[in-house]
Amino acid sequence: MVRVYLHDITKIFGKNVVALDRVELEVKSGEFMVVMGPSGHGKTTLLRIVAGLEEPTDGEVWIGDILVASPRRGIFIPPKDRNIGMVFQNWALYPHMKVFDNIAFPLKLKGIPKGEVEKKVRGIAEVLGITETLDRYPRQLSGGQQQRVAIARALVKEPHVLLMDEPFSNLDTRIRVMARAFVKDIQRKLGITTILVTHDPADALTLADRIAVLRRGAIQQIGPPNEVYDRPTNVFVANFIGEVNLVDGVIIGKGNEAYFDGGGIKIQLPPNSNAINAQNVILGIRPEDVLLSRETLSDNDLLYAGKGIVEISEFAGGKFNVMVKLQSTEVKAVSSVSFGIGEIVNVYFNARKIKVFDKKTENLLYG
Ligand SMILES: Nc1ncnc2c1ncn2[C@@H]1O[C@H](COP(=O)(O)OP(=O)(O)OP(=O)(O)O)[C@@H](O)[C@H]1O
Repeated sequence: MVRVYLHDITKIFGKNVVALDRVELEVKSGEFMVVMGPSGHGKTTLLRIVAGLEEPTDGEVWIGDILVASPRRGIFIPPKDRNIGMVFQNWALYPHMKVFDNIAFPLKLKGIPKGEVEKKVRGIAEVLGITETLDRYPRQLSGGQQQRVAIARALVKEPHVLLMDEPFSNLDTRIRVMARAFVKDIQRKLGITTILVTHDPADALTLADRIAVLRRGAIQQIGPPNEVYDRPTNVFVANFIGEVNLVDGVIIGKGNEAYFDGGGIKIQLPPNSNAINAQNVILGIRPEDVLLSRETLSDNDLLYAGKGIVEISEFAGGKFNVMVKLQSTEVKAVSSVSFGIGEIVNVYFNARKIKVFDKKTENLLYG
């Protein structure tokens, strides 16, 4: 397998649409990298640049030891010579061809002998569990099966790199969970270097060895899922990868005696928070890190945020999504116990999980 390295990649469409802004991204050999970001923030462009369907405006693209694109050096290797398999958002199966011919198509383009094509198509169909569909047309398959055919077609050439653009977006929620598990399993089995782009945090959190978060064409953070979730570099990443309560406020005091004060909430920050007196900040706490209790609790890991009134309590299968009004702030919490609307509860934040961002830069200061 090979690594993929994007060095200082910029892509400008027309005069001034900056789709990618100095992207630096190394995908290690055999790694599953998920690139995530909102719609229109450059994900597809990044994939197309790796595939060779788009030329970068500046920077270098390396696949293994081969420099496949470098405008400065006048290098551009076309897609057919990059040994890449690609799965598109709509799977792009040929409707008039049977599954066998859909999968065989890239091999026939390469002029591979018939016997060999037969062997390879049957081999990959076996791996993907779609042997019984080979004689059908795409319209005769379920969404999950169609997706497998698209993956089989991408993998049949034994590419060095697999690129997937929102491969689950056409699947309903239940199949999506199975399809994700399937893709992860295949990727592990084959050990193929993979880049998948998505706007869905669940894809990123469940599939990635590492996640790269894109915002307006610029990488915000690259790291394993738990790190991006627990230590987001800024408010944008924190918000994008999951739900987070954000409260504007100011630091009062410093060192062991530093408080966050904002939205009517005053909490003592942990001693190692490096808080600077009078700094304007945003406090971040994820709903699952907010604890609601009828009793008073004393635990060093819990920061008391005050008494709140329960405004909403929704059953969400084994847990409750609760909205609590805490002074002038509404705080979302996930609770294992049910509370009544209007009930007064003690609200605690998990001290190990609170995040403090600088108000101006929105970068993480502590957390
Ligand atoms: N061929 C093109 N010509 C001009 N502008 C383009 C072209 N392709 C993409 N763009 C612009 O580049 C930016 C990034 O687009 P891109 O398709 O990479 O985003 P994306 O994150 O993949 O979005 P989505 O999730 O909606 O597919 C957008 O502003 C888009 O309008």
